[in-house]
Amino acid sequence: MSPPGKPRASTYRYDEKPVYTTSNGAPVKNPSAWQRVGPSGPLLLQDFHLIDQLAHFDRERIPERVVHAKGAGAYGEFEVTHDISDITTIDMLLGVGKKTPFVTRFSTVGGEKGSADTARDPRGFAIKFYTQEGNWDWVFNNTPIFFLRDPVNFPLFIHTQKRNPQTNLKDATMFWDYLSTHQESIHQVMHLFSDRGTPYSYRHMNGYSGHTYKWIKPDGSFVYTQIHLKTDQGNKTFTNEQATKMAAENPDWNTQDLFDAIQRREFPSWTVYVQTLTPAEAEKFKWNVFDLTKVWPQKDVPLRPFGKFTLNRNVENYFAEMEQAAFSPSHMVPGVEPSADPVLQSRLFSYPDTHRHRLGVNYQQIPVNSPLNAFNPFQRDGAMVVNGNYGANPNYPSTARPLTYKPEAKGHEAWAGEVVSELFGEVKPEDYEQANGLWKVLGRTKGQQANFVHNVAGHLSGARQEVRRRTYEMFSRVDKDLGQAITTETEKIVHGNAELASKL
Ligand code: HEM
Repeated sequence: MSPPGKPRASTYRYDEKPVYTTSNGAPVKNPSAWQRVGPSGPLLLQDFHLIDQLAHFDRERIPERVVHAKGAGAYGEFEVTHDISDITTIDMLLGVGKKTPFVTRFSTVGGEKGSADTARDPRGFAIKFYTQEGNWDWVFNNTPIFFLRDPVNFPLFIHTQKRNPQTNLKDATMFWDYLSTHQESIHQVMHLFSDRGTPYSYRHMNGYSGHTYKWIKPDGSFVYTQIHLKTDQGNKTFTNEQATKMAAENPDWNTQDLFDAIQRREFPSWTVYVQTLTPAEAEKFKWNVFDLTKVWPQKDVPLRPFGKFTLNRNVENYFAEMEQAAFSPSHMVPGVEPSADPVLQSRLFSYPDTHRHRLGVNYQQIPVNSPLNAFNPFQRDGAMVVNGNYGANPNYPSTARPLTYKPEAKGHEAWAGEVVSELFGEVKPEDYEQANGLWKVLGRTKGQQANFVHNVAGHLSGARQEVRRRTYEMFSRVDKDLGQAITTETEKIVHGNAELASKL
């Protein structure tokens, strides 16, 4: 059997000379020939080869991902390294030495499909495990937190990181206007503008679930979990200047680095850990476990290793296997449940919704997405059915051919209450606490605090005055000296630019 995700038609051998045909399989004498009336007359509509060729070309583009459009990835194997059967019954994680194939895709977030790999941006780290009990997707980032905790802000936030609707330019005023008026973002902003915001390569960064998930047992008990993938290559970053230079010289640097390393058989790997809290511990925990802007400090909730994640095979066709890959946090397997984190809950809807738009209703049938053992004859027809459409199987729960329905875990949470329309609430002083902790961590490595100030100043100097002022106040809430340093360096750039302009 070919490995999951491997499209049949993409393989070829150099020593073969296949017969070239039209799309309906008729041999063609000359691929450059076309039919016309006489030596200089108009073309003929009956020339199927020409029309078919042009018409197919006209439809080559599908919508790029609305976020995370630029990316690269590969296949690999996950291996269980430690027994964690005391906290989970997820099939893929049971049994030391058990291996599961997967496909992964790394990405930047805000840029278009042709944008530079080294942009200052979080990185996506999406994985699809082909398990015996269905595909389990980990749709993670390289930061343990995110900009927001109120999901309705996601489209608004993303708009400010993309292009101005009038100028079609990236816009520093929009960018900082949003962040300085939504200061729950500050922890993620501290990550983004440190050198961690410009990783050296996809191989040299970590991955984090960010969200809290639930690992449930058949008896209905569960633990809250957060997953970390730590790079075995070591963390490595670019400075702002190195990243900018690389964006000009080789905008596809991360894509190339990953592909070449795997071709050289230097297989990158990550060690996988889990943090767990019981529901009772979560109740008493200092941080709200459904607040995506906060980490679970490792001194309070230690990392427990359980697996090794290794990339070992490049794709054979980028479009088929990467562009058509459809990851979703809602692709879960028995033993995993979403937590009540509202951002996670929104994502459960958003991804399959965008896949139906981007790839079509039968996106799960595309080879890279198709599970090892899917059987759902109640989902029929629709555009581009390629799996035989379940043949003569009944399309309803028929007594003629009964199906097996597997038991699920007992009820694991009880919810009751009124419908309320609530935000997480005002940003409070404790929302700056973990940001301040990160500022101190940066201080442990020589030059990192200075780089942070420099990276912010270069970007913020492009914003309007009142937005700059509000942003200085925001950084002062993290640390007074930080606020002052950013004010001084940013205003120096602004006034330097003004002086320069007055001399022109
Ligand atoms: C309400 C919040 C969010 C919404 C509505 C949202 C929505 C989306 C959408 C629509 C896509 C494009 C998917 C596609 O076309 O296949 C996407 C991609 C992605 N998102 Fe999110 N997102 C949110 C937050 C997050 C967070 C918090 C993370 C990480 C923890 C994340 C990680 C990713 C990754 C890794 C991808 C790229 C997947 C790939 O490589 O195909 N997103 N997101």
